[in-house]
Amino acid sequence: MQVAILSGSVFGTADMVADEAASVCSGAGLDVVRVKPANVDAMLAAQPESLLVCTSTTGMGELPDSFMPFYLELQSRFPLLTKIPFGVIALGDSAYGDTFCQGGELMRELLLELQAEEVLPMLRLDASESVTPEVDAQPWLEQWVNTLAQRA
Ligand SMILES: Cc1cc2nc3c(=O)[nH]c(=O)nc-3n(C[C@H](O)[C@H](O)[C@H](O)COP(=O)(O)O)c2cc1C
Repeated sequence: MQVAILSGSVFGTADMVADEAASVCSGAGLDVVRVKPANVDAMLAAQPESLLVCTSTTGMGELPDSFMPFYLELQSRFPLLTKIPFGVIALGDSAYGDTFCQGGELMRELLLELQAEEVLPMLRLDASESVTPEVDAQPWLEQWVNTLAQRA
C-alpha cells in the first residue's frame, strides 16, 4: 500500500510529526511519498492509494499560510478522491477554545467532500497538554498502519 503524506506548518512542528509518520509508515513496509511542500499536482502525480495529512492551526482557526495555496487549489480543482483512505493529524492548542484544531477540521471536511474515506478519527494533538507531539502521535500512527494493512 502506498501512502502520500502532506503537512502544513508554521513553526515546523506539524512537519516534524509528518516526518515521523513517514518513518513509522516506511518501517511498517508502506510505500511512502512525502509530498513536501504540499502541492496538488505532485500529490495527484503520486497516484496515492491513501493520504495522511498533518496540519497545525494558526490565526483564529486558520490553516498555515504556506499550506493555504494547496488547500485552495484542491478546493477549486476538486479532484475526486473517491474511496481513498485518509487520516488527519491536527496540531493545535486547546487554549484557543472554539478554534481548537480547526485547521485539521477544514482539511478533513474538504477530503470528505472529495469523497475520500476517513478510516480513523482525526487525531488532535494539544500543545497545552504536551510538548512531544511526535511521541504522542505514535499509538495513532500504529493504528493507522494497521488499518491500511487490513485494507491492502
Ligand atoms: C499565532 C498563533 C495562532 C494560533 N491559533 C490557533 C488556533 O486558532 N487553534 C488552535 O487549535 N491552535 C492554534 N495555535 C496553536 C498551534 O496550532 C500549535 O502551537 C501547533 O503545535 C503549532 O504547530 P506548527 O509548529 O506546525 O505550526 C496558534 C498558535 C499561534 C502561534
